[in-house]
Amino acid sequence: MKVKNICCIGAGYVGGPTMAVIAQKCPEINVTVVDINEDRIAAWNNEDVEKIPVYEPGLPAVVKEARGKNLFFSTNVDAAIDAAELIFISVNTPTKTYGIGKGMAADLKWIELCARQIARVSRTDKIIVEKSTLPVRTAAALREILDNTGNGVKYQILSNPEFLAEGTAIQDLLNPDRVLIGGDVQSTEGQEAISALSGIYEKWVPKSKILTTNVWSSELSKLTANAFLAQRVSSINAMSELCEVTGADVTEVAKAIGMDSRIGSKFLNSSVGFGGSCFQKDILNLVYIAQSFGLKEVAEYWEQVIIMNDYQKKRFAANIIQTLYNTVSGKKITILGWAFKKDTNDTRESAAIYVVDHLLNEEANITVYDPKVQSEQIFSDLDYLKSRSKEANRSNLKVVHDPYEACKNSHAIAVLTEWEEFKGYDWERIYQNMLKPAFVFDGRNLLDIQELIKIGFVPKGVGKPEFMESFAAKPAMVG
Ligand SMILES: NC(=O)c1ccc[n+]([C@@H]2O[C@H](COP(=O)([O-])OP(=O)(O)OC[C@H]3O[C@@H](n4cnc5c(N)ncnc54)[C@H](O)[C@@H]3O)[C@@H](O)[C@H]2O)c1
Ligand SMILES: O=c1ccn([C@@H]2O[C@H](COP(=O)(O)OP(=O)(O)O[C@H]3O[C@H](CO)[C@@H](O)[C@H](O)[C@H]3O)[C@@H](O)[C@H]2O)c(=O)[nH]1
Repeated sequence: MKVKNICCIGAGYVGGPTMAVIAQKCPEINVTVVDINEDRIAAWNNEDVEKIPVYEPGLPAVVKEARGKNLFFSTNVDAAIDAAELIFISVNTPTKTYGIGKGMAADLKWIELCARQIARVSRTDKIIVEKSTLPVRTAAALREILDNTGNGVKYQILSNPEFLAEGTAIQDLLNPDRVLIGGDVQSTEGQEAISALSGIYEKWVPKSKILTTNVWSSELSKLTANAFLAQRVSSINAMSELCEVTGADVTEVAKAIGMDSRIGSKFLNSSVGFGGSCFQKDILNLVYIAQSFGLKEVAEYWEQVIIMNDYQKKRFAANIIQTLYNTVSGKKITILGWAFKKDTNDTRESAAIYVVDHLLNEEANITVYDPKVQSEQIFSDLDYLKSRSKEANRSNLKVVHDPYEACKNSHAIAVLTEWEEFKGYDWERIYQNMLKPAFVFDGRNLLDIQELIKIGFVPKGVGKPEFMESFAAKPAMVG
């Protein structure tokens, strides 16, 4: 089948960048990204490409090249479905906040709505591509909805999970480690659908990197990949606490183990805890699936990754309180970075939200600076937790657009996102304007601790020994 028109339902962090790259690489295909969120679509259509709703390095240039030629953003979902031979479903699949599976299972409400809309509107055969991250066997539910309309339209359902990471989305899309396509490999129609989708990626991805599996393997591989990645972060974070109490340095430990080619050096940065819209949601979903099949040990094994991550965030906040003489009440604490990682304006599940919530419970006065996150977003992240009134959040937290202003007169600074610009600040100037002792809690091990000490700061990294003690000073074995 020759694909001439693609529709993507969902103009979010995945749908937008992914379709922009497909449109750029396949100028002969019309790509229409649709969404029910009118503001979002309007932002994607903003004449100034720097004002599109997703901040992602390199994305404005790609959008500029394709938008209006073969890349379109629209709220007319029906028209785009009708015109397309291939439809990506890239809508949100957050953790359920109600009913059975609350707090664990993926909420597939939006996926089902898409399927019903496709079933209602379609008049010609279509390939439906699961781009959203979904529980294994979701394709079976989609098939049931689509095949029960009785209008004779034939559907092929493919799973094509997305592995891009925010902040590096364009590079990840242009040069993916692999593209995974799950489909009905047994039937001719299934194979045709797989090669139609593969043909799109082959425009820029080497065929050797395009992997075909059955649908269930593809769906489950996405959850597995995220579980393995998050597990590495929780594993190194577990070691960080052991480092702090023994005098080992987690960066040195990570380097030493990472040089073992079986372990590998990536994704071993100890931190204040992982955030983002995916890791927690996908692991909870995995745990829920394992539980529903009665696999208690499997579920408990993966749940520990989340438990460790929650602990790391709490531990970080508790360390600030303890270091500030067991009280932060009325003290100004400056937060550098609110996004869940650098180079994105996304704050979903950012560790900063939970650390600050904890500090606000202790009556701290918080000032936040983030180069890309809007103040309304910061307040709405805190309001969502419902820990206190909206008014209390606004009176105890200030968002400031100048980092030096943010740090002025503060008792402590906490670095919660690894934005590059933090490294280049005039830390001498920041020190002069802070209360002494000037504490810096580096939740990303981003800053040069030795430099900070030279200036006069009292810095604390994650998994960093507080002072180098002699080998003989403490007994090596405990108890
Ligand atoms: N964010 C990431 O880095 C990332 C990476 C890989 C996979 N994923 C997965 O991709 C999916 C989408 O993630 P996202 O971060 O882009 O989410 P998002 O919330 O940024 O975007 C989803 C969009 O879908 C729209 N939508 C929901 N229901 C709709 C409907 N019925 N019709 C039209 N539009 C609808 C929403 O309005 C929203 O704009 C999720 O399943 C996620 O787990 C995300
Ligand atoms: O060594 C590390 C690596 C990451 N993180 C943190 O882990 C979180 C997630 O980071 P990252 O994985 O880089 O970003 P995401 O955009 O969440 O991407 C993950 O989630 C996506 C959504 O499913 C997948 O597509 C990607 O492959 C997967 O990396 C962030 O808070 C990071 O700061 C660490 O603390 N230490």
